[in-house]
Amino acid sequence: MSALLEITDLTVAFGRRPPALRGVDLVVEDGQRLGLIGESGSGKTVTALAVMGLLPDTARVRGSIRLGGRELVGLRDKEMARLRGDLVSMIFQEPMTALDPTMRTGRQVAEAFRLHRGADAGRAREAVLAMLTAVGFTDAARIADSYPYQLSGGQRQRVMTAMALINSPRLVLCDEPTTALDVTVQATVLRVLDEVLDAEGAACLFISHDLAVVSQLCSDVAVMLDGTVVERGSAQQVFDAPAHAYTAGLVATSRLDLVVPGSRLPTVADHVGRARSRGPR
Ligand SMILES: Nc1ncnc2c1ncn2[C@@H]1O[C@H](COP(=O)(O)OP(=O)(O)OP(=O)(O)O)[C@@H](O)[C@H]1O
Repeated sequence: MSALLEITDLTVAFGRRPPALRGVDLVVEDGQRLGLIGESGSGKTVTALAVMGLLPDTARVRGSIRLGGRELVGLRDKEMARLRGDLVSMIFQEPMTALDPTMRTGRQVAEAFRLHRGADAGRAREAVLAMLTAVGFTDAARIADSYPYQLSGGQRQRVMTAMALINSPRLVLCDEPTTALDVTVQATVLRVLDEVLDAEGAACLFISHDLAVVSQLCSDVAVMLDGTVVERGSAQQVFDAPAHAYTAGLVATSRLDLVVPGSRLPTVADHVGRARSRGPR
């Protein structure tokens, strides 16, 4: 594996406030799934937005972000726009804010595709329907012809996933993509994401406060605290034997029955069985 994304000593500050990021170092290898965890305000979203080149103009950025060998810090908006989609894309928590409510979803996915491939309308429609099918829709044409408000939260998030993956980016940034969804829908969206990332061989930086979800989807984990990365390692290592006291606290408070990546999440029956085997207290 080689470094796809290499963030070195990244500092981001807004106005006169203390810096939101204070020397972030982070590496994502080609095809790797890295979970990014940490408390609210620790800088996870700012890190992802910096990679996407989507920070507001008021942000002061220092340090280096190399993606596929190219330096992104200081890149002009036009060049960055080209890399978005081709090399990197992002799935946000609330798809309603990322989708245009006035445009049919199929057209939105097609625009994302055509922007980068210059495809004609017929080819774009074909690619859109194939991608909508890949994210689990059995009725891709109906979904393509719907407006976002006609879809459920989980369906919208799968449309966003289709949009993020239609140009086969090498890196997909996911910022709490399932937090707003209820648990069963969350499981479907995560399964779909897992499948399409695998099919595309795309790497993923997955931001979440949900350690169970991270351990399900990611092989590796980085932990952020106060604008820096305080710990990083394999998911198993970080969750089983956290090196940093803050991580240990996170793991303890999540009351996580740790799941080895690739295995299933514990079920209610598991808990009942375990309680029984422990016997009466
Ligand atoms: N546009 C902005 N202007 C000023 N401050 C900002 C801006 N965006 C983020 N910040 C600040 O940067 C810090 C890091 O925020 P960030 O959203 O990255 O945290 P986070 O770890 O993603 O938290 P959460 O889990 O709540 O999303 C916070 O103190 C936040 O208030």
